[in-house]
Amino acid sequence: MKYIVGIGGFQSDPGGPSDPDRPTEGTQAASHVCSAYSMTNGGKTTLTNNLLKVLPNCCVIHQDDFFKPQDQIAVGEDGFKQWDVLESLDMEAMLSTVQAWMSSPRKFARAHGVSVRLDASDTHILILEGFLLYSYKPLVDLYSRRYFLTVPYEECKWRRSKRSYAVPDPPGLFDGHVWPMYQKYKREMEANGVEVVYLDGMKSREELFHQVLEDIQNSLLNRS
Ligand SMILES: Nc1ncnc2c1ncn2[C@@H]1O[C@H](COP(=O)(O)OP(=O)(O)OP(=O)(O)O)[C@@H](O)[C@H]1O
Ligand SMILES: NC(=O)c1ccc[n+]([C@@H]2O[C@H](CO)[C@@H](O)[C@H]2O)c1
Repeated sequence: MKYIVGIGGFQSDPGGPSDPDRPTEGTQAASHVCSAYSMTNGGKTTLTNNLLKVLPNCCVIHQDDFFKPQDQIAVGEDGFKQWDVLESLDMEAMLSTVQAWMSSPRKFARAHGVSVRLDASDTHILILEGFLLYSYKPLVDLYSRRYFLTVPYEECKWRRSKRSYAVPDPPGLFDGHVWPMYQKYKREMEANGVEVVYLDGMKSREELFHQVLEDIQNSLLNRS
C-alpha cells in the first residue's frame, strides 16, 4: 500500500492584525477544529522528524528544497522578494520527485538512505512537508491525509524572528509579504474545498506527535 501524508502549514492561526475574521478568545477552541489554518514555523519540520523515527518505510520530501534560485525570485510592487508565492517554487520538480516515489517506493527509499523493513507489511509512507502543499493542483489529490498546523499570529511572528533562513528576512517582510500571502492562499484553499486535518501548533511537540501518529495508524487500518 502507498500512503502519502501532507504536513502543511505556514505561519499562523485564524486572524492577524487586519483580519476581520479573527476570533475572540471565547471562540478559539472551536476555531482550530473547524476553521484554523497555518503558515511557516507552525512546527512542521519538528513533527515530521518525530514521525520519521517511528513510521516504517517512511520517506520525506521537503518543499523548501524546491525554492528557485534567488535571482529567479520576483520582486513585488511592495519591494519585497516574493518568496511566499507558488511561482517561487519549482513545483514541477517536486511533483516529479513524488512520482519517482510512487513508481517505486522501495527504490526511492534505498536511494535516500531509508532502510526498508522486509518484515513490515508492504506499506510505504511518504511525508510531504511544506508551507504551500495544498495550493498546487497536481499534488492536492495525491494525499491520503492532509494535516495543517496552526499557531497564533503573535507566536508565529515570534518564532519566525528567531529563525535564520539562507536568505535572511528583510525588516517588514512578515507583515508586508509573508502574512498577506498566507491569507491569500488560505482563502483559495478554503474556496477550493480542500479537506485538511487542522492541528493546534501550540500543543507540545509530544502531544502533536502522538495525535498524528494515532491518526495515521487509524487511517492506515481503515484502508487495509
Ligand atoms: N509544539 C511546539 N511547541 C513549541 N515550539 C515548537 C513546537 N514545534 C516546533 N517548535 C519550535 O518552533 C520553531 C519552528 O519549528 P519548525 O522548524 O518545526 O517549523 P516549520 O513549520 O517547519 O518552519 P518552516 O516553515 O520555517 O519550515 C523551532 O524553533 C521549533 O523548535
Ligand atoms: N529556503 C530558502 O531559501 C528561503 C529563502 C527565503 C525565505 N524563505 C522562507 O521559507 C518559508 C517556508 O519555509 C517561507 O515563508 C519563505 O519566506 C526560505
